[in-house]
Amino acid sequence: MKILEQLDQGLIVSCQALEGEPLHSSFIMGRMAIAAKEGGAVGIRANSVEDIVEIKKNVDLPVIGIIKKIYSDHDVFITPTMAEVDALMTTGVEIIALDATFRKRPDGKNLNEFYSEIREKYPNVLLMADVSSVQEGKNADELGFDIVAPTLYGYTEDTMGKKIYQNDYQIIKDLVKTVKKAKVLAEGNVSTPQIARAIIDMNVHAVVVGGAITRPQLITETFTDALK
Ligand SMILES: CC(=O)N[C@H](C=O)[C@@H](O)[C@H](O)[C@H](O)COP(=O)(O)O
Repeated sequence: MKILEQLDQGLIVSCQALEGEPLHSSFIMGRMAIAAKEGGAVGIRANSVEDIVEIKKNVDLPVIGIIKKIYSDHDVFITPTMAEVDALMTTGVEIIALDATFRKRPDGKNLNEFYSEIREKYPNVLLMADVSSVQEGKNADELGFDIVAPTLYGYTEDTMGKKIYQNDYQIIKDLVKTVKKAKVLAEGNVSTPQIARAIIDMNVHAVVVGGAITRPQLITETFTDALK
């Protein structure tokens, strides 16, 4: 079955723990991926070559790979340059996600140039655009990205603190309406099964959930907050 068909209407679990987080460990991310698969997930999103290699040893689900790398003086940090794309391609990931916002990129290239270079070098990998607005989603769709998601909605200067479920899910509805060819995934702050359900009914292709499943320190906080 084609990769995008495999993801259709399903749950993708983001298994990420960055340096400084309690579960920062490729071994643990590999086990998280097994748990996700046992729970019925259809795909995994993961950060770093080490984590992806370990996850791929443990599960046969399609992986959306990213490398988070901070270049000084730049806000773009999800797979910012070709160096990260090259590294991801050594892991056999099926999909590479990258920052597709209109912000300045560390290598000085615009998104259009970067996108064309990746397509030329790696014609067979699927590309996912992590965006923060409908305009960026439209642009990514027109460029030819296979997947568009509002992953960065709430995480850029213009959108800081916003959540996709606020304002009656307007960002999701607008993306679904505007994006013509790419598949729209919902990603970022899908914090309950009820939100995931509501979103899947808005004609998105699939839903990505991270922290609410794989970051126990955040899950614990939802309980301790409730007890205050
Ligand atoms: C903004 C950013 O860095 N997002 C990252 C992208 O890969 C991850 O840290 C998120 O966990 C992921 O997008 C899933 O979202 P949530 O954990 O909210 O379900």
